[in-house]
Amino acid sequence: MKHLQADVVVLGAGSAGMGAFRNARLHTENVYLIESHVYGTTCARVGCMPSKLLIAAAEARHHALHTDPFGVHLDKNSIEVNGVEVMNRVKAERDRFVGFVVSDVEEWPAERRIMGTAKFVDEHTIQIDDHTQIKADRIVIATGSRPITLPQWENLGDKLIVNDNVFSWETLPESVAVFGPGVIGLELGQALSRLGVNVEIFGVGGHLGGISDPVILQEAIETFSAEVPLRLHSHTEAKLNADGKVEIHWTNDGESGVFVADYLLSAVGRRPNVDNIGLENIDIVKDERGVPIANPLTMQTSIPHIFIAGDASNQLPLLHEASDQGKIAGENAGKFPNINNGLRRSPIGVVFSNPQIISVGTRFSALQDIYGDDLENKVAIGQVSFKNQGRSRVMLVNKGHLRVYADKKTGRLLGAEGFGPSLEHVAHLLAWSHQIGMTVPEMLDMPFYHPVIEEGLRTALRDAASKLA
Ligand SMILES: Cc1cc2nc3c(=O)[nH]c(=O)nc-3n(C[C@H](O)[C@H](O)[C@H](O)COP(=O)(O)OP(=O)(O)OC[C@H]3O[C@@H](n4cnc5c(N)ncnc54)[C@H](O)[C@@H]3O)c2cc1C
Ligand SMILES: NC(=O)c1ccc[n+]([C@@H]2O[C@H](COP(=O)([O-])OP(=O)(O)OC[C@H]3O[C@@H](n4cnc5c(N)ncnc54)[C@H](O)[C@@H]3O)[C@@H](O)[C@H]2O)c1
Repeated sequence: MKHLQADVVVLGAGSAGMGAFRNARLHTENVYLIESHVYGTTCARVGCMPSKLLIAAAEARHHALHTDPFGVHLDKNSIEVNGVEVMNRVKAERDRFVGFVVSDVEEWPAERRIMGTAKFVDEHTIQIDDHTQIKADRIVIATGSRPITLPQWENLGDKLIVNDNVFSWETLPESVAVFGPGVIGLELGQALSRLGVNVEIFGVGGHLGGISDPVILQEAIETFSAEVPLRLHSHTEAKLNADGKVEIHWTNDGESGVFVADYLLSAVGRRPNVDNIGLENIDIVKDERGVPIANPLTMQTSIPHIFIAGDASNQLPLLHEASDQGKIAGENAGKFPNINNGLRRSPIGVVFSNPQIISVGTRFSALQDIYGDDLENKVAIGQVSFKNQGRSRVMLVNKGHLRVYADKKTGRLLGAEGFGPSLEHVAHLLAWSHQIGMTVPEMLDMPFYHPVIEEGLRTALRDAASKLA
Protein backbone atom coordinates (compact mmCIF):
# COMPACT_ATOMS: atom_id res chain seq x y z
CA MET A 1 0.00 0.00 0.00
CA LYS A 2 1.28 3.42 -1.00
CA HIS A 3 0.85 6.22 1.59
CA LEU A 4 0.61 9.83 0.43
CA GLN A 5 -0.05 13.18 2.07
CA ALA A 6 -2.01 15.91 0.26
CA ASP A 7 -3.28 19.41 0.79
CA VAL A 8 -6.32 18.66 -1.40
CA VAL A 9 -7.78 15.45 -2.86
CA VAL A 10 -10.51 15.63 -5.52
CA LEU A 11 -12.71 12.52 -5.92
CA GLY A 12 -13.88 12.19 -9.54
CA ALA A 13 -12.41 13.61 -12.77
CA GLY A 14 -15.66 14.75 -14.43
CA SER A 15 -16.56 18.35 -15.28
CA ALA A 16 -16.87 19.31 -11.60
CA GLY A 17 -13.73 17.42 -10.51
CA MET A 18 -11.61 18.86 -13.32
CA GLY A 19 -12.72 22.37 -12.36
CA ALA A 20 -12.00 21.66 -8.70
CA PHE A 21 -8.53 20.23 -9.43
CA ARG A 22 -7.62 23.15 -11.75
CA ASN A 23 -8.72 25.76 -9.21
CA ALA A 24 -7.25 24.08 -6.13
CA ARG A 25 -3.88 23.99 -7.95
CA LEU A 26 -3.95 27.78 -8.19
CA HIS A 27 -3.35 27.75 -4.42
CA THR A 28 -1.17 24.66 -3.81
CA GLU A 29 0.75 22.17 -5.93
CA ASN A 30 -0.02 19.31 -3.55
CA VAL A 31 -3.37 18.23 -5.08
CA TYR A 32 -4.43 14.74 -6.24
CA LEU A 33 -7.23 13.86 -8.68
CA ILE A 34 -8.78 10.39 -8.35
CA GLU A 35 -10.83 8.74 -11.13
CA SER A 36 -12.47 5.32 -10.85
CA HIS A 37 -13.52 4.77 -14.46
CA VAL A 38 -12.26 6.73 -17.48
CA TYR A 39 -11.36 10.33 -18.27
CA GLY A 40 -13.60 12.28 -20.63
CA THR A 41 -16.60 13.27 -18.43
CA THR A 42 -20.20 12.12 -18.49
CA CYS A 43 -21.21 15.21 -20.49
CA ALA A 44 -18.87 14.53 -23.39
CA ARG A 45 -18.91 10.72 -23.28
CA VAL A 46 -22.52 9.67 -22.59
CA GLY A 47 -24.43 12.88 -21.83
CA CYS A 48 -24.85 16.34 -23.35
CA MET A 49 -22.81 15.86 -26.50
CA PRO A 50 -23.79 12.43 -27.89
CA SER A 51 -27.45 13.11 -27.07
CA LYS A 52 -27.36 16.34 -29.06
CA LEU A 53 -25.60 14.54 -31.93
CA LEU A 54 -28.39 11.94 -32.04
CA ILE A 55 -30.98 14.73 -31.94
CA ALA A 56 -29.24 16.49 -34.86
CA ALA A 57 -29.60 13.36 -37.03
CA ALA A 58 -33.26 13.06 -36.00
CA GLU A 59 -33.93 16.67 -36.96
CA ALA A 60 -32.39 16.09 -40.40
CA ARG A 61 -34.87 13.26 -41.14
CA HIS A 62 -37.78 15.19 -39.65
CA HIS A 63 -37.14 18.22 -41.87
CA ALA A 64 -36.80 16.02 -44.95
CA LEU A 65 -40.19 14.42 -44.19
CA HIS A 66 -42.00 17.74 -43.68
CA THR A 67 -41.25 19.90 -46.70
CA ASP A 68 -44.62 19.50 -48.48
CA PRO A 69 -46.40 22.51 -46.91
CA PHE A 70 -43.70 24.76 -48.41
CA GLY A 71 -44.43 23.40 -51.89
CA VAL A 72 -41.20 21.45 -51.88
CA HIS A 73 -41.84 17.79 -52.55
CA LEU A 74 -39.37 15.02 -51.83
CA ASP A 75 -39.89 11.37 -52.56
CA LYS A 76 -40.54 10.12 -49.02
CA ASN A 77 -39.52 6.60 -50.00
CA SER A 78 -36.09 7.87 -50.90
CA ILE A 79 -35.51 9.22 -47.39
CA GLU A 80 -33.56 6.44 -45.83
CA VAL A 81 -31.96 6.33 -42.41
CA ASN A 82 -28.72 4.39 -42.36
CA GLY A 83 -28.50 3.44 -38.69
CA VAL A 84 -24.84 2.49 -38.91
CA GLU A 85 -23.94 5.86 -40.42
CA VAL A 86 -26.08 7.71 -37.85
CA MET A 87 -24.32 5.96 -34.99
CA ASN A 88 -20.90 6.33 -36.63
CA ARG A 89 -21.29 10.11 -36.76
CA VAL A 90 -22.62 10.24 -33.18
CA LYS A 91 -19.63 8.22 -31.95
CA ALA A 92 -16.97 9.88 -34.13
CA GLU A 93 -17.99 13.42 -33.15
CA ARG A 94 -18.46 12.33 -29.54
CA ASP A 95 -14.95 10.85 -29.52
CA ARG A 96 -13.60 14.14 -30.85
CA PHE A 97 -15.16 16.02 -27.92
CA VAL A 98 -13.96 13.38 -25.46
CA GLY A 99 -10.47 13.63 -26.99
CA PHE A 100 -10.25 17.35 -26.14
CA VAL A 101 -11.23 16.65 -22.54
CA VAL A 102 -8.79 13.76 -22.20
CA SER A 103 -5.91 15.84 -23.55
CA ASP A 104 -6.70 18.56 -20.99
CA VAL A 105 -6.48 15.95 -18.22
CA GLU A 106 -3.29 14.47 -19.63
CA GLU A 107 -1.58 17.84 -19.52
CA TRP A 108 -1.67 17.59 -15.73
CA PRO A 109 1.29 15.78 -14.09
CA ALA A 110 0.76 11.99 -14.17
CA GLU A 111 1.92 11.62 -10.55
CA ARG A 112 -0.99 13.88 -9.49
CA ARG A 113 -3.61 11.64 -11.14
CA ILE A 114 -4.55 8.30 -9.60
CA MET A 115 -6.88 5.71 -11.13
CA GLY A 116 -9.09 3.78 -8.71
CA THR A 117 -12.25 3.96 -6.63
CA ALA A 118 -11.96 6.41 -3.74
CA LYS A 119 -13.63 5.94 -0.36
CA PHE A 120 -13.52 7.78 2.94
CA VAL A 121 -11.79 5.89 5.76
CA ASP A 122 -12.19 8.85 8.09
CA GLU A 123 -12.62 12.62 7.73
CA HIS A 124 -9.06 13.07 6.51
CA THR A 125 -8.21 9.69 4.92
CA ILE A 126 -9.08 8.50 1.42
CA GLN A 127 -8.53 4.87 0.40
CA ILE A 128 -8.11 4.17 -3.33
CA ASP A 129 -8.89 0.53 -4.21
CA ASP A 130 -6.37 -1.47 -2.19
CA HIS A 131 -3.28 0.29 -3.54
CA THR A 132 -3.12 3.83 -2.12
CA GLN A 133 -4.09 5.72 1.01
CA ILE A 134 -3.99 9.52 1.10
CA LYS A 135 -4.07 11.68 4.23
CA ALA A 136 -5.65 14.90 3.02
CA ASP A 137 -6.08 18.26 4.65
CA ARG A 138 -9.08 19.09 2.44
CA ILE A 139 -11.31 16.94 0.20
CA VAL A 140 -13.66 17.69 -2.73
CA ILE A 141 -16.36 15.12 -3.56
CA ALA A 142 -17.12 15.33 -7.32
CA THR A 143 -18.23 11.78 -8.03
CA GLY A 144 -21.16 12.62 -10.33
CA SER A 145 -24.34 10.55 -10.66
CA ARG A 146 -25.52 7.36 -12.32
CA PRO A 147 -28.77 6.30 -13.97
CA ILE A 148 -31.39 4.56 -11.85
CA THR A 149 -32.88 1.23 -12.95
CA LEU A 150 -35.70 -0.50 -11.09
CA PRO A 151 -35.41 -3.96 -9.45
CA GLN A 152 -38.41 -5.30 -11.41
CA TRP A 153 -36.41 -4.95 -14.64
CA GLU A 154 -33.48 -7.12 -13.53
CA ASN A 155 -34.82 -10.15 -15.43
CA LEU A 156 -34.49 -8.27 -18.73
CA GLY A 157 -30.73 -8.87 -18.87
CA ASP A 158 -29.00 -6.87 -21.62
CA LYS A 159 -32.38 -5.72 -22.99
CA LEU A 160 -32.48 -3.27 -20.08
CA ILE A 161 -30.40 -0.28 -21.11
CA VAL A 162 -29.51 3.24 -19.94
CA ASN A 163 -28.29 6.29 -21.84
CA ASP A 164 -24.67 5.04 -21.80
CA ASN A 165 -25.68 1.97 -23.85
CA VAL A 166 -27.46 4.00 -26.53
CA PHE A 167 -24.24 5.78 -27.44
CA SER A 168 -22.37 2.56 -28.05
CA TRP A 169 -24.94 1.07 -30.45
CA GLU A 170 -23.58 -0.13 -33.81
CA THR A 171 -26.88 0.70 -35.47
CA LEU A 172 -30.40 1.81 -34.56
CA PRO A 173 -32.83 -0.78 -33.17
CA GLU A 174 -36.36 -1.22 -34.47
CA SER A 175 -38.18 -0.40 -31.25
CA VAL A 176 -37.52 1.03 -27.78
CA ALA A 177 -39.75 1.39 -24.72
CA VAL A 178 -38.60 4.52 -22.89
CA PHE A 179 -39.35 4.62 -19.18
CA GLY A 180 -39.24 8.12 -17.72
CA PRO A 181 -40.62 11.13 -19.66
CA GLY A 182 -38.15 13.49 -17.97
CA VAL A 183 -35.36 15.36 -19.67
CA ILE A 184 -33.35 12.34 -20.83
CA GLY A 185 -36.36 10.19 -21.74
CA LEU A 186 -38.00 12.92 -23.81
CA GLU A 187 -34.81 13.97 -25.61
CA LEU A 188 -33.75 10.43 -26.49
CA GLY A 189 -37.26 9.05 -27.02
CA GLN A 190 -38.27 11.79 -29.45
CA ALA A 191 -34.94 11.64 -31.30
CA LEU A 192 -35.18 7.87 -31.77
CA SER A 193 -38.78 8.20 -32.89
CA ARG A 194 -37.83 10.90 -35.42
CA LEU A 195 -35.15 8.54 -36.73
CA GLY A 196 -37.87 5.99 -37.48
CA VAL A 197 -37.47 3.80 -34.38
CA ASN A 198 -40.81 2.64 -32.96
CA VAL A 199 -40.91 4.36 -29.55
CA GLU A 200 -43.44 4.52 -26.73
CA ILE A 201 -42.76 6.58 -23.59
CA PHE A 202 -44.03 5.47 -20.18
CA GLY A 203 -44.29 7.71 -17.14
CA VAL A 204 -45.93 7.98 -13.75
CA GLY A 205 -47.65 10.95 -12.12
CA GLY A 206 -48.36 12.86 -15.36
CA HIS A 207 -44.95 14.56 -15.55
CA LEU A 208 -43.23 15.58 -18.78
CA GLY A 209 -39.82 17.12 -19.45
CA GLY A 210 -39.56 18.58 -15.94
CA ILE A 211 -42.35 21.14 -16.63
CA SER A 212 -43.96 22.45 -13.43
CA ASP A 213 -46.41 25.04 -14.85
CA PRO A 214 -49.76 23.24 -15.39
CA VAL A 215 -50.76 25.44 -18.35
CA ILE A 216 -47.48 24.70 -20.15
CA LEU A 217 -47.60 21.03 -19.15
CA GLN A 218 -51.08 20.47 -20.58
CA GLU A 219 -50.23 22.01 -23.93
CA ALA A 220 -46.86 20.25 -24.10
CA ILE A 221 -48.52 16.88 -23.47
CA GLU A 222 -50.92 17.53 -26.36
CA THR A 223 -48.08 18.58 -28.65
CA PHE A 224 -45.61 15.79 -27.90
CA SER A 225 -48.23 13.03 -27.72
CA ALA A 226 -49.32 13.87 -31.28
CA GLU A 227 -45.89 12.57 -32.30
CA VAL A 228 -44.90 9.84 -29.81
CA PRO A 229 -47.28 7.77 -27.67
CA LEU A 230 -46.96 9.17 -24.14
CA ARG A 231 -48.44 7.03 -21.36
CA LEU A 232 -47.88 9.37 -18.45
CA HIS A 233 -49.98 7.60 -15.79
CA SER A 234 -48.91 4.09 -16.60
CA HIS A 235 -48.91 0.85 -14.66
CA THR A 236 -46.63 -1.58 -16.41
CA GLU A 237 -45.17 -5.04 -16.28
CA ALA A 238 -42.13 -5.83 -18.38
CA LYS A 239 -40.88 -9.30 -19.27
CA LEU A 240 -38.83 -11.05 -21.93
CA ASN A 241 -40.91 -12.96 -24.49
CA ALA A 242 -40.01 -16.14 -26.38
CA ASP A 243 -38.30 -14.08 -29.13
CA GLY A 244 -36.03 -12.43 -26.59
CA LYS A 245 -37.88 -9.10 -26.94
CA VAL A 246 -39.16 -6.93 -24.11
CA GLU A 247 -42.92 -7.18 -23.71
CA ILE A 248 -44.53 -4.27 -21.84
CA HIS A 249 -48.07 -4.90 -20.59
CA TRP A 250 -49.47 -1.51 -19.71
CA THR A 251 -52.60 0.23 -18.46
CA ASN A 252 -52.96 3.99 -18.61
CA ASP A 253 -55.99 6.19 -17.94
CA GLY A 254 -58.44 3.34 -18.54
CA GLU A 255 -56.68 2.04 -21.64
CA SER A 256 -54.46 -0.99 -21.85
CA GLY A 257 -52.13 -2.61 -24.33
CA VAL A 258 -48.91 -4.48 -25.01
CA PHE A 259 -45.80 -2.92 -26.51
CA VAL A 260 -43.05 -5.20 -27.77
CA ALA A 261 -39.63 -3.59 -27.99
CA ASP A 262 -36.00 -4.47 -28.63
CA TYR A 263 -34.98 -2.59 -25.48
CA LEU A 264 -36.33 -1.02 -22.31
CA LEU A 265 -34.47 2.29 -21.87
CA SER A 266 -34.50 3.35 -18.24
CA ALA A 267 -34.58 7.15 -17.88
CA VAL A 268 -36.36 7.32 -14.52
CA GLY A 269 -33.79 9.65 -12.95
CA ARG A 270 -30.20 9.69 -11.73
CA ARG A 271 -28.70 8.96 -8.31
CA PRO A 272 -25.76 10.97 -6.94
CA ASN A 273 -22.67 8.75 -6.45
CA VAL A 274 -22.44 9.33 -2.72
CA ASP A 275 -23.91 6.05 -1.45
CA ASN A 276 -20.71 4.13 -2.23
CA ILE A 277 -17.88 6.41 -1.09
CA GLY A 278 -17.67 5.50 2.61
CA LEU A 279 -19.76 8.39 3.95
CA GLU A 280 -20.82 6.04 6.76
CA ASN A 281 -17.27 6.46 8.10
CA ILE A 282 -17.61 10.22 8.56
CA ASP A 283 -20.09 12.29 10.53
CA ILE A 284 -21.44 14.46 7.69
CA VAL A 285 -24.95 15.99 7.61
CA LYS A 286 -27.02 14.55 4.74
CA ASP A 287 -30.44 15.24 3.21
CA GLU A 288 -33.25 12.67 2.93
CA ARG A 289 -31.59 11.16 -0.17
CA GLY A 290 -28.30 10.66 1.70
CA VAL A 291 -26.56 13.52 -0.13
CA PRO A 292 -24.24 15.74 1.96
CA ILE A 293 -25.84 19.14 2.46
CA ALA A 294 -23.65 21.97 1.19
CA ASN A 295 -23.80 25.75 1.19
CA PRO A 296 -24.56 26.58 -2.49
CA LEU A 297 -22.33 29.67 -2.39
CA THR A 298 -19.22 27.93 -0.95
CA MET A 299 -19.97 24.24 -1.66
CA GLN A 300 -18.79 23.56 1.93
CA THR A 301 -20.44 20.64 3.72
CA SER A 302 -21.10 20.33 7.45
CA ILE A 303 -17.47 19.15 7.83
CA PRO A 304 -15.61 22.40 7.12
CA HIS A 305 -12.69 20.89 5.16
CA ILE A 306 -14.95 18.73 2.92
CA PHE A 307 -16.54 20.28 -0.17
CA ILE A 308 -18.89 18.80 -2.78
CA ALA A 309 -19.58 19.76 -6.43
CA GLY A 310 -21.48 18.72 -9.57
CA ASP A 311 -24.17 16.04 -9.83
CA ALA A 312 -22.88 14.52 -6.56
CA SER A 313 -24.24 17.59 -4.73
CA ASN A 314 -27.71 17.03 -6.25
CA GLN A 315 -28.22 20.79 -6.40
CA LEU A 316 -28.72 21.42 -10.15
CA PRO A 317 -27.49 18.46 -12.20
CA LEU A 318 -26.40 20.41 -15.29
CA LEU A 319 -23.08 20.83 -17.01
CA HIS A 320 -22.51 24.56 -16.43
CA GLU A 321 -23.56 24.13 -12.80
CA ALA A 322 -21.04 21.30 -12.37
CA SER A 323 -18.28 23.53 -13.76
CA ASP A 324 -19.27 26.47 -11.54
CA GLN A 325 -19.57 24.32 -8.44
CA GLY A 326 -16.25 22.61 -9.19
CA LYS A 327 -14.53 25.96 -9.50
CA ILE A 328 -16.00 27.21 -6.22
CA ALA A 329 -15.25 23.97 -4.33
CA GLY A 330 -11.70 23.73 -5.71
CA GLU A 331 -10.85 27.33 -5.00
CA ASN A 332 -12.18 27.10 -1.44
CA ALA A 333 -10.44 23.78 -0.79
CA GLY A 334 -7.23 25.27 -2.18
CA LYS A 335 -7.20 28.29 0.10
CA PHE A 336 -9.01 26.78 3.11
CA PRO A 337 -9.62 27.99 5.86
CA ASN A 338 -10.07 31.29 3.97
CA ILE A 339 -13.14 30.56 1.91
CA ASN A 340 -15.34 32.84 -0.17
CA ASN A 341 -18.75 32.82 -1.77
CA GLY A 342 -18.54 31.97 -5.47
CA LEU A 343 -20.67 33.17 -8.36
CA ARG A 344 -23.99 31.36 -8.74
CA ARG A 345 -25.88 32.30 -11.85
CA SER A 346 -29.61 32.54 -12.48
CA PRO A 347 -31.07 29.07 -13.01
CA ILE A 348 -31.61 28.15 -16.65
CA GLY A 349 -32.77 24.84 -18.13
CA VAL A 350 -33.21 23.78 -21.77
CA VAL A 351 -34.60 20.43 -22.89
CA PHE A 352 -33.44 19.79 -26.45
CA SER A 353 -36.72 18.26 -27.54
CA ASN A 354 -38.54 19.78 -30.48
CA PRO A 355 -40.17 22.12 -29.54
CA GLN A 356 -37.62 22.92 -26.84
CA ILE A 357 -38.73 23.16 -23.21
CA ILE A 358 -37.22 25.91 -21.07
CA SER A 359 -37.23 27.15 -17.50
CA VAL A 360 -35.57 30.23 -16.06
CA GLY A 361 -35.25 31.67 -12.56
CA THR A 362 -37.98 30.63 -10.11
CA ARG A 363 -40.15 27.91 -11.56
CA PHE A 364 -43.94 27.91 -11.24
CA SER A 365 -43.95 25.14 -8.61
CA ALA A 366 -41.49 27.11 -6.46
CA LEU A 367 -43.65 30.25 -6.78
CA GLN A 368 -46.61 28.18 -5.57
CA ASP A 369 -44.53 27.03 -2.59
CA ILE A 370 -43.58 30.63 -1.80
CA TYR A 371 -46.94 32.37 -2.31
CA GLY A 372 -49.51 29.59 -1.96
CA ASP A 373 -53.07 30.94 -2.40
CA ASP A 374 -51.71 34.49 -2.66
CA LEU A 375 -49.89 33.74 -5.95
CA GLU A 376 -52.44 35.56 -8.11
CA ASN A 377 -52.12 38.73 -6.02
CA LYS A 378 -48.35 38.70 -5.94
CA VAL A 379 -47.29 37.43 -9.36
CA ALA A 380 -48.15 38.86 -12.79
CA ILE A 381 -48.18 36.08 -15.37
CA GLY A 382 -47.72 37.12 -18.98
CA GLN A 383 -48.12 34.60 -21.75
CA VAL A 384 -47.86 33.97 -25.44
CA SER A 385 -48.93 31.10 -27.65
CA PHE A 386 -46.63 30.39 -30.57
CA LYS A 387 -49.55 29.15 -32.72
CA ASN A 388 -49.95 32.54 -34.42
CA GLN A 389 -46.55 34.03 -33.70
CA GLY A 390 -45.32 35.57 -36.96
CA ARG A 391 -41.84 34.12 -37.48
CA SER A 392 -42.87 30.77 -36.01
CA ARG A 393 -45.66 30.48 -38.61
CA VAL A 394 -43.29 31.53 -41.41
CA MET A 395 -40.96 28.68 -40.44
CA LEU A 396 -43.85 26.28 -39.72
CA VAL A 397 -42.61 25.75 -36.18
CA ASN A 398 -45.62 27.44 -34.60
CA LYS A 399 -46.12 25.16 -31.62
CA GLY A 400 -45.63 26.17 -28.03
CA HIS A 401 -46.54 28.41 -25.16
CA LEU A 402 -44.43 30.64 -22.91
CA ARG A 403 -45.35 32.08 -19.51
CA VAL A 404 -43.24 34.73 -17.76
CA TYR A 405 -43.63 35.48 -14.06
CA ALA A 406 -43.04 38.95 -12.59
CA ASP A 407 -43.36 40.47 -9.14
CA LYS A 408 -46.61 42.50 -9.34
CA LYS A 409 -45.33 45.25 -7.08
CA THR A 410 -41.79 45.82 -8.36
CA GLY A 411 -42.20 44.52 -11.90
CA ARG A 412 -39.07 42.42 -11.50
CA LEU A 413 -38.79 39.27 -13.58
CA LEU A 414 -39.10 36.24 -11.29
CA GLY A 415 -38.89 33.41 -13.81
CA ALA A 416 -40.42 31.69 -16.82
CA GLU A 417 -41.45 28.31 -18.14
CA GLY A 418 -42.43 27.34 -21.62
CA PHE A 419 -41.93 25.29 -24.72
CA GLY A 420 -41.59 26.46 -28.26
CA PRO A 421 -39.38 26.91 -31.30
CA SER A 422 -35.65 27.47 -30.62
CA LEU A 423 -36.47 28.70 -27.13
CA GLU A 424 -32.87 28.04 -26.03
CA HIS A 425 -32.18 31.61 -27.23
CA VAL A 426 -35.20 33.13 -25.49
CA ALA A 427 -34.13 31.26 -22.32
CA HIS A 428 -30.78 33.04 -22.41
CA LEU A 429 -32.38 36.48 -22.83
CA LEU A 430 -34.64 35.71 -19.88
CA ALA A 431 -31.81 34.31 -17.72
CA TRP A 432 -29.54 37.28 -18.40
CA SER A 433 -32.39 39.70 -17.59
CA HIS A 434 -33.18 37.72 -14.45
CA GLN A 435 -29.58 37.70 -13.27
CA ILE A 436 -29.18 41.47 -13.57
CA GLY A 437 -32.53 42.00 -11.85
CA MET A 438 -34.40 43.66 -14.72
CA THR A 439 -38.05 44.61 -14.47
CA VAL A 440 -40.53 43.73 -17.20
CA PRO A 441 -40.79 47.41 -18.36
CA GLU A 442 -36.96 47.54 -18.56
CA MET A 443 -36.94 44.36 -20.66
CA LEU A 444 -39.54 45.91 -22.96
CA ASP A 445 -37.18 48.88 -23.47
CA MET A 446 -34.70 46.50 -25.12
CA PRO A 447 -34.58 46.16 -28.95
CA PHE A 448 -36.62 43.45 -30.68
CA TYR A 449 -35.94 42.83 -34.38
CA HIS A 450 -38.68 41.90 -36.86
CA PRO A 451 -39.65 39.23 -37.73
CA VAL A 452 -38.09 37.01 -35.04
CA ILE A 453 -39.26 34.42 -32.52
CA GLU A 454 -38.15 36.81 -29.75
CA GLU A 455 -41.17 38.96 -30.65
CA GLY A 456 -43.16 36.18 -28.96
CA LEU A 457 -41.25 36.92 -25.77
CA ARG A 458 -42.20 40.60 -26.17
CA THR A 459 -45.88 39.64 -26.40
CA ALA A 460 -45.60 37.68 -23.14
CA LEU A 461 -43.75 40.58 -21.47
CA ARG A 462 -46.39 43.09 -22.64
CA ASP A 463 -49.07 40.82 -21.22
CA ALA A 464 -47.20 40.68 -17.88
CA ALA A 465 -46.67 44.47 -17.92
CA SER A 466 -50.44 45.01 -18.29
CA LYS A 467 -50.96 43.07 -15.05
CA LEU A 468 -48.41 44.87 -12.87
CA ALA A 469 -49.73 46.80 -9.87
C1 LIG B 1 -27.98 11.72 -21.50
C2 LIG B 1 -27.60 12.98 -20.76
C3 LIG B 1 -27.72 14.19 -21.41
C4 LIG B 1 -27.35 15.35 -20.75
N1 LIG B 1 -27.49 16.54 -21.42
C5 LIG B 1 -27.16 17.69 -20.81
C6 LIG B 1 -27.27 18.93 -21.50
O1 LIG B 1 -27.66 18.98 -22.67
N2 LIG B 1 -26.93 20.06 -20.84
C7 LIG B 1 -26.50 20.05 -19.55
O2 LIG B 1 -26.21 21.11 -18.98
N3 LIG B 1 -26.38 18.88 -18.86
C8 LIG B 1 -26.69 17.72 -19.47
N4 LIG B 1 -26.56 16.53 -18.80
C9 LIG B 1 -26.08 16.56 -17.40
C10 LIG B 1 -24.54 16.70 -17.33
O3 LIG B 1 -23.97 15.71 -18.16
C11 LIG B 1 -24.08 16.50 -15.88
O4 LIG B 1 -24.74 17.43 -15.05
C12 LIG B 1 -22.58 16.70 -15.73
O5 LIG B 1 -21.90 15.89 -16.64
C13 LIG B 1 -22.15 16.34 -14.29
O6 LIG B 1 -20.75 16.48 -14.16
P1 LIG B 1 -20.02 15.87 -12.86
O7 LIG B 1 -18.59 16.30 -12.93
O8 LIG B 1 -20.79 16.16 -11.65
O9 LIG B 1 -20.11 14.29 -13.08
P2 LIG B 1 -19.29 13.31 -14.06
O10 LIG B 1 -18.88 13.97 -15.32
O11 LIG B 1 -20.11 12.08 -14.13
O12 LIG B 1 -17.96 13.02 -13.24
C14 LIG B 1 -17.91 12.21 -12.09
C15 LIG B 1 -16.67 11.36 -12.18
O13 LIG B 1 -16.45 10.75 -10.91
C16 LIG B 1 -15.99 9.42 -11.13
N5 LIG B 1 -16.25 8.69 -9.88
C17 LIG B 1 -17.43 8.26 -9.39
N6 LIG B 1 -17.26 7.66 -8.20
C18 LIG B 1 -15.92 7.72 -7.93
C19 LIG B 1 -15.12 7.26 -6.84
N7 LIG B 1 -15.66 6.66 -5.78
N8 LIG B 1 -13.80 7.50 -6.90
C20 LIG B 1 -13.23 8.13 -7.96
N9 LIG B 1 -13.95 8.57 -9.01
C21 LIG B 1 -15.28 8.37 -8.99
C22 LIG B 1 -16.81 8.96 -12.32
O14 LIG B 1 -16.20 7.85 -12.96
C23 LIG B 1 -16.81 10.22 -13.19
O15 LIG B 1 -15.73 10.25 -14.09
C24 LIG B 1 -26.86 15.33 -19.42
C25 LIG B 1 -26.72 14.10 -18.78
C26 LIG B 1 -27.07 12.94 -19.44
C27 LIG B 1 -26.88 11.62 -18.74
N1 LIG C 1 -30.91 19.24 -21.79
C1 LIG C 1 -30.40 19.11 -20.59
O1 LIG C 1 -29.98 20.06 -19.95
C2 LIG C 1 -30.31 17.76 -19.97
C3 LIG C 1 -30.46 16.63 -20.74
C4 LIG C 1 -30.42 15.38 -20.12
C5 LIG C 1 -30.21 15.31 -18.75
N2 LIG C 1 -30.06 16.44 -18.03
C6 LIG C 1 -29.89 16.37 -16.55
O2 LIG C 1 -29.97 15.03 -16.10
C7 LIG C 1 -30.91 14.96 -15.03
C8 LIG C 1 -31.52 13.60 -14.98
O3 LIG C 1 -32.42 13.42 -16.09
P1 LIG C 1 -33.51 12.28 -16.07
O4 LIG C 1 -34.34 12.44 -17.28
O5 LIG C 1 -32.84 10.98 -15.78
O6 LIG C 1 -34.32 12.60 -14.77
P2 LIG C 1 -35.67 13.44 -14.56
O7 LIG C 1 -35.84 13.55 -13.10
O8 LIG C 1 -35.68 14.66 -15.41
O9 LIG C 1 -36.81 12.50 -15.17
C9 LIG C 1 -37.16 11.27 -14.64
C10 LIG C 1 -38.58 11.00 -15.06
O10 LIG C 1 -38.88 9.64 -14.76
C11 LIG C 1 -40.19 9.58 -14.24
N3 LIG C 1 -40.30 8.33 -13.48
C12 LIG C 1 -39.90 8.08 -12.22
N4 LIG C 1 -40.16 6.79 -11.89
C13 LIG C 1 -40.72 6.21 -12.99
C14 LIG C 1 -41.19 4.91 -13.30
N5 LIG C 1 -41.16 3.92 -12.40
N6 LIG C 1 -41.71 4.68 -14.52
C15 LIG C 1 -41.75 5.66 -15.45
N7 LIG C 1 -41.30 6.91 -15.21
C16 LIG C 1 -40.80 7.19 -14.00
C17 LIG C 1 -40.33 10.85 -13.42
O11 LIG C 1 -41.68 11.18 -13.19
C18 LIG C 1 -39.62 11.85 -14.34
O12 LIG C 1 -40.52 12.39 -15.26
C19 LIG C 1 -31.90 16.08 -15.34
O13 LIG C 1 -32.54 16.53 -14.17
C20 LIG C 1 -31.02 17.14 -15.92
O14 LIG C 1 -30.54 17.96 -14.88
C21 LIG C 1 -30.12 17.66 -18.62
